[in-house]
Amino acid sequence: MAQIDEKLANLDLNGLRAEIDEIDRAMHDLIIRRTRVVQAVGAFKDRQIAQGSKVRVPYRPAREARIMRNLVRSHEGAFPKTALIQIWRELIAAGTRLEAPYTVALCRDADGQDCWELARLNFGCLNEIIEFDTQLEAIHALEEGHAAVGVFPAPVPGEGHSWWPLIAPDSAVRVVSKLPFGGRPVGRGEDTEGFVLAAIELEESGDDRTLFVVKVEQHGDEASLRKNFAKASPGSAILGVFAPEGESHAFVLVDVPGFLCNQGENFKRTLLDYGLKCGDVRVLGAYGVPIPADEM
Ligand SMILES: C=C(O[C@@H]1C=C(C(=O)O)C=C[C@H]1O)C(=O)O
Repeated sequence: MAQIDEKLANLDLNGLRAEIDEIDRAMHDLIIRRTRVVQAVGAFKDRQIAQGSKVRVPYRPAREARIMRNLVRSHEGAFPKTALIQIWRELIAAGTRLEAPYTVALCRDADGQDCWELARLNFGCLNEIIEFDTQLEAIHALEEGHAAVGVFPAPVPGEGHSWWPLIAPDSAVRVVSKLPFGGRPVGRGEDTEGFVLAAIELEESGDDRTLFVVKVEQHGDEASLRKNFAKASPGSAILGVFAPEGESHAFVLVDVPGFLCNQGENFKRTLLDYGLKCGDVRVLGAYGVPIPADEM
């Protein structure tokens, strides 16, 4: 490294720019080569897609999470990791768009907050972002294949009205990723967090969390509910409670460490063992844990 720095220190401006031109050519050639491979992946997925499937979504967030974590892990030098991630976001988003149309659905939460910046940064400059008037319309767009992915504001604990109770138990739409995944934008959108929804299979990224919707008999207040869940499922967090009007039960959205998509029954048994009166437990989704801020 010291040798390279010494060589650069001895070059004049033209010499330095010639170095940059050579590097740019090599990077550009690699982008062209990478794109051919991504197109071949698209053709491969086409051959795999079940006949008659309504939605064709090429997005694979677990694979993307692995790529991003490897990038950050192996990075060195002065170039900021957040910007490094952003380069790959554009590469991946533009390439995925070649595999199949790739529209992004948005909707606002009760406070009027949306995830436009997160959506643009994660899904790149080319993919169309459609803002729906209601959360239900956005979810239907994902179910019907009018949009490939949706970015919805992360539920704020304690706030009643959120999108997650609108996803029917038999819907193919799931939570598949959490944003921002690595690094935050500066300025507008820097505090926003969102979940990505899509009608795709859930896959493990190597470090994941699972979202369960648990039906509970509503005994006591939210604080004791939180305490009981924390005891039964260490590391879990309640993201929301939805109590349908005039009913005695409630639905609780719990965010649990691990990839537990086939573990709904086990999770329910654990909750029952800890005295939580729960009924149906269903998986709302799973997501790769975003890269912690102190690793960026
Ligand atoms: C190429 C693929 O499709 C998409 C594009 C990716 C990429 O450009 O690396 C990664 C995951 C998918 O979202 C793939 O599934 O590997």
